[in-house]
Amino acid sequence: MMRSFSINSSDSELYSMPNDSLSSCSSSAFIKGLPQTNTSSTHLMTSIGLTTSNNSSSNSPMTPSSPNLSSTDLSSNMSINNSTNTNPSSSIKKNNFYVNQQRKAKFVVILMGLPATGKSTIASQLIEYLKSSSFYANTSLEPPFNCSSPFDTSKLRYEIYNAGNVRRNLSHNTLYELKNKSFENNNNHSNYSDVFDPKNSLQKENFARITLHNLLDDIDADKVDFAIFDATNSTTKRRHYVLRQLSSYNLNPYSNFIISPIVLEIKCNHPNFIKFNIHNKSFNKDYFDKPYNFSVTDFSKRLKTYRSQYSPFKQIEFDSYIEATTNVRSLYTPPDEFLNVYHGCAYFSIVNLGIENSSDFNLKHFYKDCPNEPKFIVNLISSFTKNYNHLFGKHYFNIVNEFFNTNINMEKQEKLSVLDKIINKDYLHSILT
Ligand SMILES: Nc1ncnc2c1ncn2[C@@H]1O[C@H](COP(=O)(O)OP(=O)(O)O)[C@@H](O)[C@H]1O
Ligand SMILES: O=P(O)(O)OC[C@H]1O[C@@](CO)(OP(=O)(O)O)[C@@H](O)[C@@H]1O
Repeated sequence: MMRSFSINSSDSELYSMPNDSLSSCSSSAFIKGLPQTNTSSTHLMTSIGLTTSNNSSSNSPMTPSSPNLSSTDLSSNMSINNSTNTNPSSSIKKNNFYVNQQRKAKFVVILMGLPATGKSTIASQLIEYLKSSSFYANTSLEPPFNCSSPFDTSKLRYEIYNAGNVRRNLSHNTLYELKNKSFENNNNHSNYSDVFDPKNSLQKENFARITLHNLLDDIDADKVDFAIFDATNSTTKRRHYVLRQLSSYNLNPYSNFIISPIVLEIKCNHPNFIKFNIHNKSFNKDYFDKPYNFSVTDFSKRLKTYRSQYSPFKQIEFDSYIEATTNVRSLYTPPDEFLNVYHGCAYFSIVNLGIENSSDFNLKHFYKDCPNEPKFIVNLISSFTKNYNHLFGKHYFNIVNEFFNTNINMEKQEKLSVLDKIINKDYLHSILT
């Protein structure tokens, strides 16, 4: 039997506010993940206030405006082959609710941060850090806690799911062709970044949803243990959507694993870091065939748009998630009868490569009965963020200094003057305030 996660959702699902309860929202992933013949599951949905909807894609705010990206294409990207799990033998029936008792832990890091703050770079570094079992032996750092744990992080399977790559792949033959056409014919670059125009935000949301559901597909198929969702996730609405998808996954009795979400916010507001990062972005896949001047101008425009919409992570988002997930549990009488479907969740940040101390706003929560492995992994991520400056930040700092201060040949001088002209004082002021 195939089950599929739907990415089509109603306005209320996409845009409801963070402090609403999971128990009062509809989640299409949760609903569609359940076999319709399973009356006990239907009972569960009713009991926690979830109602089945015949979700029509035409009503969805996420309906793609590009004819090349239909809702059918989108849902086919997210089907999960669940043939082995329609009647899990390891499940028990409680309160008319089947729960697989042996669901193992999985981890999803939800990156957030403006473009070019270093999210993709830091995602790779985090994996490098976690994989490296002999890490502390090669540094002068004191392990923050007992590392002689039974969990060998070098054996975990890691994967980064980058929404930008999904966008580039899916729009390769459609949007980009159109834009390149206008570029060639009119020598007019102004439409190139249309997907970042707020009026096209639904397209962008679709790419992010496809990315997230690819990630969930891989987790449920046991292809990955530690997944990083690499997107800006720069609005509260987006993060709310992502967290609820993960929560719905956990709540679905037919899901194979329990996911712990970990939000990792990356902030970078030092002018030289911003300039250097934009310079490097101007050579990425979006701009490989574009002149330097165009690439920097276009990317700086994109960054400014993102900045105007960015909402930093607030503790209320975390608290609402905990409250909502705890509420679900309390719907069961007595509450302890409800088997644990959440392990833990956390929020960490890295500000200016760890030069600025961001540890005062670190959040961790472990649910009752959380096993040791999720605690261990979350603590390891915490130690990565706390020690980031020593681990990777200093090295990057030296590279940036070198870039601005040495080897000034003609070509580099030209690029620096373009950079200075575009990323000027006024521009920096507009994105830093
Ligand atoms: N922490 C970092 N360490 C090393 N290089 C970095 C770091 N942050 C950013 N950079 C540089 O800036 C560029 C853009 O960073 P990237 O990780 O792609 O940002 P994002 O994923 O947030 O858009 C990278 O290509 C890299 O050259
Ligand atoms: O949907 P959001 O969260 O904005 O994130 C995805 C977008 O982030 C960007 C921001 O520039 O990432 P990336 O640099 O990794 O390619 C875009 O490419 C991508 O479309």
